Amino acid sequence: CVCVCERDEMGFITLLIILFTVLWAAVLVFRSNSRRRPSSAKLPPGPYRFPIVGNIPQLGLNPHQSFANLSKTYGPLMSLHLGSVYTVVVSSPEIAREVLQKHDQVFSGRIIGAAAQVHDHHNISIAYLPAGIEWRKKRKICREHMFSTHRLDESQALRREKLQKLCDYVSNCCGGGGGGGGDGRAVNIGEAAFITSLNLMSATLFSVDFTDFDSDATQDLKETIEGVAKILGTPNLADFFPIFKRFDPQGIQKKAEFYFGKLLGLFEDIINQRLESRRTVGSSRKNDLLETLFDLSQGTDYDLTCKDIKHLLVDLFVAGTDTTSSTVEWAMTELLLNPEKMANAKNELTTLIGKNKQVQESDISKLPYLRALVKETFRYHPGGPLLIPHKAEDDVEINGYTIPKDTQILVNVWAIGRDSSIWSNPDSFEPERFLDSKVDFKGQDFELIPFGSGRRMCPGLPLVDRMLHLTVASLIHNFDWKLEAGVKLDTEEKFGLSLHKAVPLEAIPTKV
Ligand code: HEM
Repeated sequence: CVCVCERDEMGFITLLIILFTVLWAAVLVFRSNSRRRPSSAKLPPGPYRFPIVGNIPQLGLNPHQSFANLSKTYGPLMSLHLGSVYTVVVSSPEIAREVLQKHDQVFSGRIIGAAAQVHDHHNISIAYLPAGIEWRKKRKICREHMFSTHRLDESQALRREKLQKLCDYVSNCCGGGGGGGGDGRAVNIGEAAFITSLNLMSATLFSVDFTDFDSDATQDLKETIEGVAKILGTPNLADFFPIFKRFDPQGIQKKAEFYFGKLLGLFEDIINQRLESRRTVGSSRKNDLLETLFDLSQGTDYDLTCKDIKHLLVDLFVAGTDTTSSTVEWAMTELLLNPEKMANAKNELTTLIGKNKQVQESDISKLPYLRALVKETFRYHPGGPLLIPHKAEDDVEINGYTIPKDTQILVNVWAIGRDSSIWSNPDSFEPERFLDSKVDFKGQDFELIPFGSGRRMCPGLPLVDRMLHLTVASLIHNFDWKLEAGVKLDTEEKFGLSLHKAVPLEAIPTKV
């Protein structure tokens, strides 16, 4: 009897705590919303918001799609209330230009979720630092010392070697021992592309092969990077209602601690090994970006510490691998769904490169169909459909509406890519639309901004430009692809830090 009473009492107390917390949240949301907005401010229009939760129920599993639908009613500058986070969604090239170019500086802030705050990451990370002196230094390192044409040219042989590994792996999956006869083994293209991106990145950054196809270590590393990306891309109640942060109701912060910790530990080991080898007399100097970072950490104005290097590597791997490999997977999915486009791309490679020759980075500019195919993939399946959330650092007026300081800004690149007032037949995959067009994805043409634009634009673009074209070209130039019997291919999406295919693409290769 005592136990039952105690349990009832505990249950009641828990209920009281929950009720009190919800009421407290409601009061705080109301107060923060009313404090943030001057009464005279004319905010962008938006859908009805429910009490306390606001528009969270309208997010759905694919928020970029839900926002695209809502913006058909409320326009290209739309207000939403995600719990206590006042959010504005941008869905047209004109307004994207206003936000990312004209008012670039004001909108250069970042909204930082609880998951990015573990291991002090947000205070060091290039992706989360405010656009001030520290951030500028790191961007400069990326621009001048990591992704400059000169640096990338120096490491291109390493990337060629890693692509050969991909081709060898796929060859082994071909029927008849790689000779093209018999039934082959289906390749999980996203996974193979992920391992290749990982290897291309680790070759460029620190001259090592991180992984082998099919090994346990590969799986472990893949899961860790995907774990970080997944955690950063999962909507967190604690971000919508900061008072829940200390309770971590979905366990997101705990998982983030774990995955970030694992990745930071791995990079620390690599850094320590390299420092050891630099101290060893007679050991040869590596010609990679880690070496450059060490050089910059000594006697320069960059003031780079080992902690900075570790977190920078986390940023580059997390931001760079998953996005690149999912883009390869989307490109291959569309080519398998559209055999005539696949034939066009193959014909171009056969004609301009030659049957038994490998594509080189210097060939990319000579392959217009391949370039158009990659642009079309970015239009239709942008890796970051809402960019990384920006934050208004001050009150700004856009199109006659006030965007209050601290507003979260989401640029719906996905919606812009599928807008029928911009693109003819937006729901069909047509690389040809780019053949006679000057539109490019380098941040100047706001109808195609998969890397963003302005000061927060993706710094990895020059590397992606090489890795992506070369990976897709290698897969289609060296192999024919078919689906397993009975498999139906679709283009269902799964939202996260990068936009994945909901059902992974598996296809059987045959050696050409
Ligand atoms: C297909 C591949 C990729 C796509 C589609 C992509 C896309 C993006 C997007 C949309 C942003 C946010 C821009 C904004 O918020 O305005 C971003 C930021 C970033 N990307 Fe990429 N990215 C890719 C590959 C890479 C690679 C390979 C690297 C590095 C090796 C990289 C490093 C970064 C970093 C560090 C940021 C944060 C920049 C900042 O906040 O200042 N990305 N990327």
